[in-house]
Amino acid sequence: MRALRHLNKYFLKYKFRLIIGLIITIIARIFAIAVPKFVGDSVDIVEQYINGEVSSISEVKSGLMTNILLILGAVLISAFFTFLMRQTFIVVSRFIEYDLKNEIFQQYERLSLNFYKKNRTGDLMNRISEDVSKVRMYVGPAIMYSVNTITLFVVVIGYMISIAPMLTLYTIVPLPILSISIYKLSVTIHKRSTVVQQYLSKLTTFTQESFSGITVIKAYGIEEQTQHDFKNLANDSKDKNLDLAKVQALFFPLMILLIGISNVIVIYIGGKQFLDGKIEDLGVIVEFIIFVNMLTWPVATVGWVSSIVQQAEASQVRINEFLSQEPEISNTVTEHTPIQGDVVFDNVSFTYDDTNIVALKNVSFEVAAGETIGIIGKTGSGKSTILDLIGRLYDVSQGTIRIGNTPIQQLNLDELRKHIGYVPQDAFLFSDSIKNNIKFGKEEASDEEVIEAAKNAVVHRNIIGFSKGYDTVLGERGITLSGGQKQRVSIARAIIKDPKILLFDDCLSAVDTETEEEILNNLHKISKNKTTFIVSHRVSTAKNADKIIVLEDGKIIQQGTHNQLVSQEGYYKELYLKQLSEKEI
Ligand SMILES: Nc1ncnc2c1ncn2[C@@H]1O[C@H](COP(=O)(O)OP(=O)(O)OP(=O)(O)O)[C@@H](O)[C@H]1O
Repeated sequence: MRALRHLNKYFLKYKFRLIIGLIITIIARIFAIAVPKFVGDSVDIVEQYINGEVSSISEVKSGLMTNILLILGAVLISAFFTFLMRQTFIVVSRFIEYDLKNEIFQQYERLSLNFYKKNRTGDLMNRISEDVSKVRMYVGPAIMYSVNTITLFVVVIGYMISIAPMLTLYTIVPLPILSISIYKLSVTIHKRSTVVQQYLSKLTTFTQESFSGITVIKAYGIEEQTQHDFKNLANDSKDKNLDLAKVQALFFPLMILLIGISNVIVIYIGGKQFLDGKIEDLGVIVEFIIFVNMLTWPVATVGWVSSIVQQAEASQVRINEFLSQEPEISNTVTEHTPIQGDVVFDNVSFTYDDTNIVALKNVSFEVAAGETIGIIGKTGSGKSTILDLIGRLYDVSQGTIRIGNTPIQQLNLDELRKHIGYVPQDAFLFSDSIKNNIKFGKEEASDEEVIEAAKNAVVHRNIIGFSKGYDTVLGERGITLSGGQKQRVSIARAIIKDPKILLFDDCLSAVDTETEEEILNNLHKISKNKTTFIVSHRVSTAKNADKIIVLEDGKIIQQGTHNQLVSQEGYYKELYLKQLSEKEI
């Protein structure tokens, strides 16, 4: 139960609703136990008539009618309060579920990229959906049924003892057996449903991947093989479901069996006691039969609730494991730190934790505010890593990065990122309208600003070519943009932000050279007072930069202007000549 203590703050938050829930439950139960009493009384009236203690049939009729009305009233009131009980406890559990999901999501967003590398997406999704649902079963149904069972027990058993103590004892003897059996059954059900769940997620992942890779599947003509793999997986999943169905099918028969045993005990022992004169009225036996049936479900829930609590505990342990993680990179500076555009890399080295790949080795360079720097190098030479370090997606392993003469760690992280416009290598667009995707860079941007940014990114003409223009929805529900269009929408998103530092990570790779030229010209105009980093494989993209650095295996092997670099032997000149001849071809 240690892990579940995390939820106490939420119980405290909703304490008034929970207290009301408790009171309502008690009221509902008190009215519920009035019903067997009135039924018992009715049997007594008939018994007295049979025994000749009451001779007037009209007196019997009116007595029975009064009891029927009382039963009806008690049932209605009890049902109404039971409805309110569900409304309070279940509603509170939904509130807590909502709060907990928000807490986890907020934590996910705080955590650094390394966290996402160490944990699989499926696992992250499971904790926020599956695990939270299991915890909700504890804060909702488990607590509701526990309160219900406790109040019913205290009220019903107290009343039963007051009218027939020995019969009460015999009646409740089989109940713990019921509890334990249901508990054991619930544990098995849980184990098997976890396996079913695992198979379900395997199936989901398989189908999802097949749909995403449908082009590859069709192009390679492997539909049949995919179908075969799916069939195997679905078959295994079906077998696990059948295993689960078998134990689930035992749940109700087991309950009915144990209710039956309790009923037989009441009739047998109650009947004997009546004959021995230890019980005066037959009505008591009828009352007890109703009580036993009333108690059975709550007793069964003791077992069920114990297994819910166990599952919730296990889920909360998993949730807490993520909640307790501190982000490797966090904002430790709360005061305002103005961001200047000049960037200095001073002997920076960087190793990726998970792969131990040394991506940068003693890299040093300077870019003045408003300057443009081109970064050229072979694939895997560390270009993207430089940009990631500027945005503090990772912290340097050695050396210092200074922005405006302040080490980057001493800058307010929120402010730093607010002043960075980043266009990643794989342009990522959300399933939303093109307009909103661009406005992502600046929530409050006007339509004119969106159009202006799109024009500068040379994507405006493409957008107005779609029938819904800027309101065109992208992604699964909408149209798919070409690689080059995606890159340009992503550039528009960075431009609209009007940041101090622009980071372009090979983001013109999918556009033709003419469009590239046009974008670069526009960028040249808008990035006058911005420090711009342009990572590229193409000399044409970087050649107009104020400074170019050439990377190889994480080290700077050349730096200078385009003219300086083409006039010296080395990687840059070779690349330039190669790309020049390709262009001529
Ligand atoms: N997230 C990561 N985790 C672990 N290793 C990484 C990660 N990203 C990059 N690397 C490794 O670091 C090295 C530098 O990668 P980086 O992405 O900076 O190169 P790049 O020059 O941008 O390459 P490309 O031109 O292909 O984009 C590579 O060897 C790469 O495998």
